[in-house]
Parts: sequence; C-alpha cells; structure tokens
Amino acid sequence: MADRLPELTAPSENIGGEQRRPFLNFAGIRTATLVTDPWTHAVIRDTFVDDTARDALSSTYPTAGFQRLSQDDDKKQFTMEVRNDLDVREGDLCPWQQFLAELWSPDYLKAMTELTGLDLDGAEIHAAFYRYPPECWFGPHTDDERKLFSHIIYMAPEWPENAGGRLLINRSKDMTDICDTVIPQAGTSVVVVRSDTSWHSIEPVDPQRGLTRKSIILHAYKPGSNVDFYQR
Ligand SMILES: O=C(O)CCC(=O)C(=O)O
Ligand SMILES: [Fe+2]
Repeated sequence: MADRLPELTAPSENIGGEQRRPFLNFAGIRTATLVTDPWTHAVIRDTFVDDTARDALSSTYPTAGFQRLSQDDDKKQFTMEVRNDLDVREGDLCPWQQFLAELWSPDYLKAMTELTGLDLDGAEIHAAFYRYPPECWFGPHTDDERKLFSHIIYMAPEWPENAGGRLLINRSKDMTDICDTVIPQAGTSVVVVRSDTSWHSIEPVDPQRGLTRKSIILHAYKPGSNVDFYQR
C-alpha cells in the first residue's frame, strides 16, 4: 500500500468508548452488480450507509488546495482540478479522516475483491480529490495500464441530469459511442476495472449552471507499479 497517507483513525476504533458508525456500505459494495458489457464495471447506487453519512461527507468536501491540470495529446485529453493532499481537517467534526481510513482498510479491499474478482494482494493504493468546474471534461481513455481498478466516488450533493459532467461508459474510443451514462451525484460510485477496452469519458460540465462536479477516486495499481502519484 502507499506509504504517503496521512495518519488515519482505524475505522473500528473506539472513540471515548463509543463505536463510530461506518460511512461506507460494505455490504452494498460487495454485492453490487458487476456489468461486463462493454467492459467490466459496476455502478453502486448506495455507496454510503445512509443519507446522513453521505451528506456529512459531501457538505465537508474540500474547497481549497486544488491544482488545475490539462492534457491534450494522443493518449488523453482533459481539463480538471486535482488535490492529492488527503489530510482534510476542515472543522471540528470533519468526517473525512474516518472515511479515508475505511477506504484504506482490509475490509474495503476484501469487498472490492468480492465485487470484481481481482486479486488485490499487494496492490498499490492511491487516492485524490477531483473537481470539474464549468467546461472541464475528460475525453475517452482506458486508464493507465498499471491500474487494476478505479473507484470513483461522487460527492456533489445534487446533479441535474442535463448539467453535463456525466460519466459516459463508451463502447469504443468514440465519445459518442455510449453504452451507459452515470450522473455524478453523491451516493453513487463507479468501479472501473481497467482493461484495454475500458473506454470511458466525462462530458463537459455545462457552463450555464455554475455547478462543480466533485469526487474522490481510489486508484488500485498492480503490485510494484511504483506510481509517482504525488508528484503530479
Ligand atoms: O470522474 C469520473 O467519473 C471518471 C474519472 C476518470 O475516468 C479518471 O480520472 O480516470
Ligand atoms: Fe478514467
């Protein structure tokens, strides 16, 4: 596992003798439907245990520390904003450290193995926050070859269907060759199992509405990938 994670509280730790409730709906993740057409992915509609857990995270999503990134070459075309620093402590009751500890737990990897069938032993795990303000987008791509899966967890409290920014599950490199679309709204998450055919893209966020698309993505790489993730 990555060694650059800030100090985290273990998910099942007793705080003041009280067992904290989890954020992630592990049972829902384990038993989500794995779709194999046109390539292997899962859309999880009940990512969090309940609306309170979902809202606690979406309302405290980081508002600063993002860096704008753009790429436009043969491999990838995108404009987005990323924050690799996971040390979120905005406010006294900030729930993010507990949630991140859940994502870094053996229970989480077990759930992902059950869902995907992937052997995640020794997988290299990284995570970051991604923000797509108006006009940001991500053209069709299949993800880094070293990647096993990405778990994209949406964090915008509300997202109208026609606000752009939907994740497109593409059948090919052609962005208009769409098999399915996912609205990037908090509560929903998507697991992309990387393959040479796992084409997906994000449609441009509608500039008229002034909404920003928000997510945290957990990236699992093959053991020994040594991804220089934090240098971006
Ligand atoms: O945010 C999403 O829906 C997908 C993001 C993505 O494909 C990526 O970061 O590689
Ligand atoms: Fe991707």
